[in-house]
Amino acid sequence: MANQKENLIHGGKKTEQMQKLVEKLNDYAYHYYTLDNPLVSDKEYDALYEELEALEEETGMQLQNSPTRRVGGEPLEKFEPHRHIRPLLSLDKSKSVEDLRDWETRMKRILANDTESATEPLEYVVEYKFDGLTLSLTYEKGELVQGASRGNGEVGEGILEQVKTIKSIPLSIPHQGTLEVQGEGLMALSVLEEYNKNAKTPLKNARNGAAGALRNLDPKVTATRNLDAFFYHINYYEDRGFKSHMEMIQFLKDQRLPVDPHIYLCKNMEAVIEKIEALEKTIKDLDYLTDGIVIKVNNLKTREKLGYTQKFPRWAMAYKFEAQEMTTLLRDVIWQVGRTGKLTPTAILEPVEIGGVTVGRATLNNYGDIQRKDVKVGCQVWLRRSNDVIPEIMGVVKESCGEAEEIEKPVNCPACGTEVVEKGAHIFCPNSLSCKPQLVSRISHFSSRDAMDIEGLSEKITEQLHDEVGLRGIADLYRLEYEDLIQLERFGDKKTKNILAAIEDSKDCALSQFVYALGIPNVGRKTAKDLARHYKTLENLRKAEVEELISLGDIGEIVARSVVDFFQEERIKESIDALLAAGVNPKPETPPGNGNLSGVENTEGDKSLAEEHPFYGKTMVITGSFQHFSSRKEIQTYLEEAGAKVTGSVSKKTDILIVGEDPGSKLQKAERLQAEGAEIEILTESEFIEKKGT
Ligand SMILES: NC(=O)c1ccc[n+]([C@@H]2O[C@H](COP(=O)([O-])OP(=O)(O)OC[C@H]3O[C@@H](n4cnc5c(N)ncnc54)[C@H](O)[C@@H]3O)[C@@H](O)[C@H]2O)c1
Ligand SMILES: [Zn+2]
Repeated sequence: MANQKENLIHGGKKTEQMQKLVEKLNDYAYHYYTLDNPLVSDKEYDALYEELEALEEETGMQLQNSPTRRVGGEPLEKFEPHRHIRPLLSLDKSKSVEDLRDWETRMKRILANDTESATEPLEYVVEYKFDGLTLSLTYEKGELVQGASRGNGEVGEGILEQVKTIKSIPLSIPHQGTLEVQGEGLMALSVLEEYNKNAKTPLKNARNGAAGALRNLDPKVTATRNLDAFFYHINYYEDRGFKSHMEMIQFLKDQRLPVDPHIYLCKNMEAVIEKIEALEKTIKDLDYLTDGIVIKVNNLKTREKLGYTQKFPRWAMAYKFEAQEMTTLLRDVIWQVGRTGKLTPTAILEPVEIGGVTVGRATLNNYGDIQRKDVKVGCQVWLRRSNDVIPEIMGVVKESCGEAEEIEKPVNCPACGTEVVEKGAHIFCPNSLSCKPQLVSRISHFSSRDAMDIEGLSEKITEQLHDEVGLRGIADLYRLEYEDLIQLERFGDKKTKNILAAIEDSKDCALSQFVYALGIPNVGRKTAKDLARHYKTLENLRKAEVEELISLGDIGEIVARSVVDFFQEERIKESIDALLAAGVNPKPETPPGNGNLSGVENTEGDKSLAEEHPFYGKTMVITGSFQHFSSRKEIQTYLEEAGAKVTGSVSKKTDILIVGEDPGSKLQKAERLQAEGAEIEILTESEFIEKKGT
């Protein structure tokens, strides 16, 4: 008795739960199918749907209006209804290889009763599951007479004029009998991207882009979206049947209907699984949105025997990929300052999982982007993570915004408070020298290996120096004293001395190193070298003019302007003067002396001579300390000018290793590789001097 009562109570609770789920799902489905404007991501919808399915299974009950009984959504009355010759159904779904094997077992069980097919192995066709709008085309006497959406599966919307704007769909075909074919109307991802660049209201994704365009009353609007379509099924074919799916596909091709080239016949389930694994890796290369793979039994007679449930065929299965889209709450927007001073709006999100990764931040490009997408703090936003790029906010769920807060355009730099300036679509903090994030990234560039090569000066330490020692400009580095550093957290005597020594050593640098270290916009290592080589001294370079720079050959107008503007900026002038006053002494490229590394200079502009150089094109490593050269850097600079590539570690790709005194592990590694058959030449300092000649 007690048990029965409990059951009733529970049963009541479960019905209530089911009712709530049904209502919610139906509301979501209405926004998705009928309005082409979903409120939640597919992943969220599917999770609720699965919850409902489980409850239905548990209770053995299915509510009258349950979405598990129905296909799609109701057709819109504004379109002329089209009754499909045979109903268009949905697809059963699987998420794992085990699901697929279970499906095969279920089919085999059904077929076991049938003597003809019981012994035959099941052969499958594997296709992409493109995500757009289901399309049904009707041809009569060779003419396209109707184009329709799937609607509720029985009745769709007549959208012939809209369908006709898809250029790849033939208006007439060779076949004369009545024919109804199915496919997917699609918006290519490249078209979506292009469209969104100029659209007043950007589209959230390619699926809604295609569905919204095809179900727009005005075919002119449809035409502007530049849609495509692929066809994959014949629903009705007068007078004749096909034996297999592949035959059907061939017929579609013969009629010149667009067919996706990636359709594969697989001899068994193992082959299907292998194919899926291969295809999953290629989706990032496709220009169409896919949400999975469809696997179908190839033999059409077998299909008939397997039949249909009320919602989908038993002979087909969708294999869903990890979702790339989610909706989540936008909690805040912060403006981050980059190395160039650019302020980038970064969205702080209620963390969500997309494709196995938890995402808590996303980019919003710029202020214009925020306005066009109508993003506000407190809204649910659409988040997309495609492949490995930074997650992006595609738009908002308008219905969720309520009291949401406008995002304001910053007036002052969030890091240093300086008034910002606008350049085109972007906002910048002009305080390039002492704004903390700019200073930190500037110093980390300044001290990097190819620049001033100050070892040990990490970003973290630079931040400490900014916060605790009051470092406000690059030149301040050269004023640091033992007492400043030793008081910092995790600093001991040795570390302090090492960093101070590295800073001191960097004063003695090559002009090209210094020019590169300054971080002039658009000036990389190569240009820095070209400039240093041509101008010889910093004083000359600081006076350079645009025309003169362009006349050097390798330098274009943008770079030339950028160099001239840089040296003219008042703050930069002060900063460079401060560096020179602190003792930084950039030397001309070709220092005379024992090592005498000049000589390559002559080859400038004369390629054949450069190519004859013994180190031209070689991959080289330098290790140990040297007697005839001031530093390894000096040798490196020489080698690079001779056309060699100098790397930091020995590998099979290394051609030559130059060893000084106390060479260490690099020599051991080179010797081991030699023993294994690698052709690495090992040169001592004197052998190197001899080989390079004068
Ligand atoms: N986000 C939401 O609010 C919301 C609401 C309702 C439904 N949905 C989503 O819609 C899906 C539900 O199902 P459905 O029935 O509309 O579609 P489905 O996922 O069951 O797939 C059936 C459709 O797949 C398409 N398809 C693409 N390539 C195909 C191929 N090679 N062979 C056969 N068909 C192919 C066809 O158009 C077909 O109609 C779910 O994934 C669900 O997440 C989302
Ligand atoms: Zn700033």
